[in-house]
Amino acid sequence: MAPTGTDAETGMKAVEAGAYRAAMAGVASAVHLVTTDGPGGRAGFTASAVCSVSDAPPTLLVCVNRSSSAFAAVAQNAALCVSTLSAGQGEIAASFGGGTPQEARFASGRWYELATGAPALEGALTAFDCRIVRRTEVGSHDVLFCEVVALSEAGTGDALVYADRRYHSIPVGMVPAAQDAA
Ligand SMILES: NC(=O)C1=CN([C@@H]2O[C@H](COP(=O)(O)OP(=O)(O)OC[C@H]3O[C@@H](n4cnc5c(N)ncnc54)[C@H](O)[C@@H]3O)[C@@H](O)[C@H]2O)C=CC1
Ligand SMILES: Cc1cc2nc3c(=O)[nH]c(=O)nc-3n(C[C@H](O)[C@H](O)[C@H](O)COP(=O)(O)O)c2cc1C
Repeated sequence: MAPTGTDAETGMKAVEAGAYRAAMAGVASAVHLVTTDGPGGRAGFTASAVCSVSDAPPTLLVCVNRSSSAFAAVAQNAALCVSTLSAGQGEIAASFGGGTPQEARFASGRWYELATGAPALEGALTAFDCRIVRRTEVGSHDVLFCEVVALSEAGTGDALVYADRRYHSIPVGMVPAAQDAA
């Protein structure tokens, strides 16, 4: 029998969850609010696990923990909006980041709708309004493939970044595009 924590087939030592999270804490990421509304109710959570998949059709993926208080509403509504946060929005990121009752999360911030009825946050750098077109269970999370059906006007300002378990801001729009720099 393979020693505890070792894969029986490969003999490789399993990576412990705490070590994985510690390594991930060093990975800087953009911060988003993922929100939904519809027959399953209004709900939302803070997310860093958001990634662009394709531009034809425009598709994002969002990873949501099935134990999240927002999960049932997101799954039932099959629609969500991803609001990418700007530098001044760390407080609302913390409020949507767990522990606060769902309706209290929406008490701060000003909200508007694009196409699906999911709330988009005013002052975000951008908002991607999406229909969930596919869902796959991976470990504790569902990976949601989300077709983008509407976009907000591009916002301006610095970006909010999460790294080392803290929020930071980074300037954006300061670097000249490649063709301008030539
Ligand atoms: N992808 C996710 O589900 C994330 C969940 N969180 C949750 O927010 C809370 C605070 O997190 P931190 O202060 O950053 O400390 P932490 O030590 O729990 O997490 C460090 C890093 O590990 C990753 N991570 C944490 N929990 C994860 C999970 N369940 N699944 C996949 N990746 C995970 C994230 O990249 C996170 O920034 C924790 O409850 C954590 O579970 C935070 C970031 C991402
Ligand atoms: C910076 C940050 C990023 C997070 N990213 C994700 C994520 O991508 N997916 C996820 O399911 N939870 C993520 N979480 C955790 C959820 O925001 C939080 O667990 C969620 O609001 C559920 O908590 P609740 O059950 O109290 O509602 C993140 C938390 C923080 C603070």
